Amino acid sequence: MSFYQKNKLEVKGISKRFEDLLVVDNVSLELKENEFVSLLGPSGSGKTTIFNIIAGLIKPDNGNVIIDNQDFTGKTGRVSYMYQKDLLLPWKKIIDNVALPLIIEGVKKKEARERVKKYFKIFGLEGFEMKYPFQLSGGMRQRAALMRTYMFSKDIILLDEPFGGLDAITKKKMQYWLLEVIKNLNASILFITHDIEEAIFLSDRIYILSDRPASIKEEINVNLPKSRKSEILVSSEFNDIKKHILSIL
Ligand SMILES: Nc1ncnc2c1ncn2[C@@H]1O[C@H](COP(=O)(O)OP(=O)(O)OP(=O)(O)O)[C@@H](O)[C@H]1O
Repeated sequence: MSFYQKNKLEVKGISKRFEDLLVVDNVSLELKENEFVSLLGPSGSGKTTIFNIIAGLIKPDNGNVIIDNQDFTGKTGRVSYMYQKDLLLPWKKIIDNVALPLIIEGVKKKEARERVKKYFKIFGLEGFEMKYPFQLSGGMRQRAALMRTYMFSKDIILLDEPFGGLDAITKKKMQYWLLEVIKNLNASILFITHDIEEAIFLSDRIYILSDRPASIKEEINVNLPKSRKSEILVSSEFNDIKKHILSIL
């Protein structure tokens, strides 16, 4: 990533306590335009709480969330957010699940369907518009959930372990697919994972988080070619980064 890129999002010194439990401890991070940044850390460390704060769903005890130089601390509606296990509504067809963000905004069903239709191809779901969630594979359901997240059409997208529940092979396919799709999206992505290889493979930068309370242990620039191919996974550069991360965690 080049140094002159603009910051989309700045998280400045946020802390959060739930009663006696300090969950987030003075976390600062930034996300630049069109950047892919991962938060890598152990389960239960407070990563989701950091996302909830960025999305404005939770107010931090200290610190600020700045988006495009404006203070968005405690304000919702500025980012697209895919929760962990973001479920599709089983009684709605895929097209209506995906169109939900538009319906929420007050767009009529017919028009909402029209608007989302053209995205089915890039999300690899062409032909499945009128199916129900149970008729799709696990990977397809995840893509539909990602597509719904995309329909909130914000330029900052928070993804909380979107591939956590998938088998290793489907997960790898989804990672390649995600890299392809984001080339056309023009969005900055913040991605939570506890999978080291996934973080290296997808990211421009990685923040390594500590155990609870979450604090930032180190920031790592992933200096790998922007276009990621499978050979990268067995390259010495990839392994050096992996070894380094393992030594910190
Ligand atoms: N609303 C809340 N009230 C009380 N405790 C909470 C609340 N939300 C989260 N916690 C606690 O804060 C800690 C961090 O939770 P969080 O979900 O942020 O972690 P995480 O890193 O996302 O974990 P995982 O990867 O397992 O989802 C947990 O111990 C959790 O029990």
